[in-house]
Amino acid sequence: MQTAIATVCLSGTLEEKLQAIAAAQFKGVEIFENDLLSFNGTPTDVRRMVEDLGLVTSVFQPFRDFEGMPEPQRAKVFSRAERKFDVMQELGCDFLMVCSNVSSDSLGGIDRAAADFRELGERAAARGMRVAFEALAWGRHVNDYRDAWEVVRRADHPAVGLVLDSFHILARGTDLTAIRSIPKDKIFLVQMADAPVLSMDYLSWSRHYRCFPGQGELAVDAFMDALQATGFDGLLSLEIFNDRFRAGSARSVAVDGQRSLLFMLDQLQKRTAVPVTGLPVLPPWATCQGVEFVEFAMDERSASAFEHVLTGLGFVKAGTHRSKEVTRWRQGNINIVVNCDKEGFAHSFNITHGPAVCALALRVDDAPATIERALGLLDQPFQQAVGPGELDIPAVRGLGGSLIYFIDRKSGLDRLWDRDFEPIEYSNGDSAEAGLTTFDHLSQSMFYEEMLTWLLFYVSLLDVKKTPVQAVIDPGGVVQSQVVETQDGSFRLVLNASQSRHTQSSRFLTDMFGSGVQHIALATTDIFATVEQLKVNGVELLPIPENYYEDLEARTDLSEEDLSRLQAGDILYDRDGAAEFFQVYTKTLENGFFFEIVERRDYQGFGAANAPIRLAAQTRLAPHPGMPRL
Ligand SMILES: O=C(O)c1ccc(O)c(O)c1
Ligand SMILES: [Mg+2]
Repeated sequence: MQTAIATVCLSGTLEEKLQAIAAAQFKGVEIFENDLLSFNGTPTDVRRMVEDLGLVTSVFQPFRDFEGMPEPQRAKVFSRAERKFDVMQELGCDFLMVCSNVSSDSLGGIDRAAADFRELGERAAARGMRVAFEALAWGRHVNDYRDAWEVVRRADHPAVGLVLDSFHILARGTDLTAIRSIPKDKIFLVQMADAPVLSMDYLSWSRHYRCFPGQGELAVDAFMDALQATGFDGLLSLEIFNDRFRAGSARSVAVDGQRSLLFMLDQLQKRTAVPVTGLPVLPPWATCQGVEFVEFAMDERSASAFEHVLTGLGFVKAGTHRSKEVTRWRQGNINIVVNCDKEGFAHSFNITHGPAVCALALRVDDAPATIERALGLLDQPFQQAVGPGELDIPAVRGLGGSLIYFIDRKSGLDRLWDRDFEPIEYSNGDSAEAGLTTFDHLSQSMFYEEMLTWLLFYVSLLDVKKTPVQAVIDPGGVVQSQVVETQDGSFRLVLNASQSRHTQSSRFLTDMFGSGVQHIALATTDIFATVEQLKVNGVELLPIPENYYEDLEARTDLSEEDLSRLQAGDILYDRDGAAEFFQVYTKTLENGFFFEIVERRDYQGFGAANAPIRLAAQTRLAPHPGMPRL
């Protein structure tokens, strides 16, 4: 399969777009007409630029409002087409994509449209060119790929073919069966786009919310299965109109595009056991069994304050690194690593970001295979010097320049705590353990424009599912929140981003000079006992207003005793059927970071209903300078 990407996907000037496309290892490019019109140079200059970058202009598009026009407009559209063929000749492109007519002047009728395409095909063929027809979901007469196919079939010309654009087909919920019986050599182009499920007019949905396959919720896989049944092996191109992509980094969005194709096509060949020509087979999705540790990059001053918090939360110092200024803190199955070393990655991270999470370590089935898959998906590998006798734990770059380590049993990487650390023996008796058992979830705050990048990063590498995006109300604006999690819940990650500068999530980005882990939720099996112990340990919890408990009383059947226990502990509560959820928060620590403690009783969510209460409580304690005081 040949793959390509449309210039319309990316931000920047045409030159920047093409450079980003070449850097992301694409070969083919669809030049969107507006990118040519706004370019300050001739089509020949563009041709040279494309060639110098080792690219090929696979498609020029779109040619609009063509078929079914009455005279005198009909004569005009043909002369307009000839002008575009001239441009394409200069551009070195032999393929014009025509989208269905939206003009109120256009006349319906499959045969009329077919006759127009036959004539256009004749004219194109005279120049050694080809044309293909796409049904826009909002086309005036043709808005269904089956009608576009009938037009192409009746045009019956070798230079006239069909375009299948996954968005237009899936957005309308058109039945995919008919794709299977289209002869593959008449499908000249497949355009790929995913999108979130929204109820909105097709045009606005398409022009602002498309995204790369894997980032949205459309049935892209079913579309690919139907396409594969035809034996299609032609040109498959990404065509995304997305406001965030237009505001994001062209280079990183282009890499995301390549990653999404590698991921989608690899899934296709795994699902159907039919190899995709020219595509390497990736190791399977990495099975993640949870978080082995979270590492904080600290200096000595912040480390001592942080270790005081950890002690309050019931952690004990369980080991010191054999060659670095690094300690391991432990409670239940939770490991927190505090790195104060004066050299290496964590130190540089601390200099840039201040005290913050610099790495996560995930437990996987097979760490070498995970890294191989990551590299195959164009993720960035990371390596640094390893001390003698210490384990070389494979890692990739994650959010905000942080690291993700992969630890498995197979390669013996799980011996980390004995190999690299000198264990500290402690007796359980005199510790102030608070009954915390595991990492429940982590939340990462990021720039709004990079949210889809990291979503794709996680879903392509790990066997995780994503939930639909939720809008969470913060006193300073709206935060978009989306979860990726394993089926069994052993790994749960919340991605947060906001377009307002005043939300807590945006303020965190300013505080730590970049995106990162803003909060960590730790699990307990008895929230009331845990809260009691935290109070004994002197941990300050986030105060929750009385109104919240008044409302709980009104909308639940909790007993007065339960309600007063919740209120006394500043515990938030949620219920889903018979499932129950309890949450408490520490006050916000240095750099905008905080801990949450949760108890789940069969509950699968994250207490979304409580998030605005918590955000308001946090904002009250640390108002934003630019915001009115609450
Ligand atoms: O939104 C549009 O106008 C438009 C143009 C060209 C396409 O290929 C398409 O899918 C949509
Ligand atoms: Mg299209």
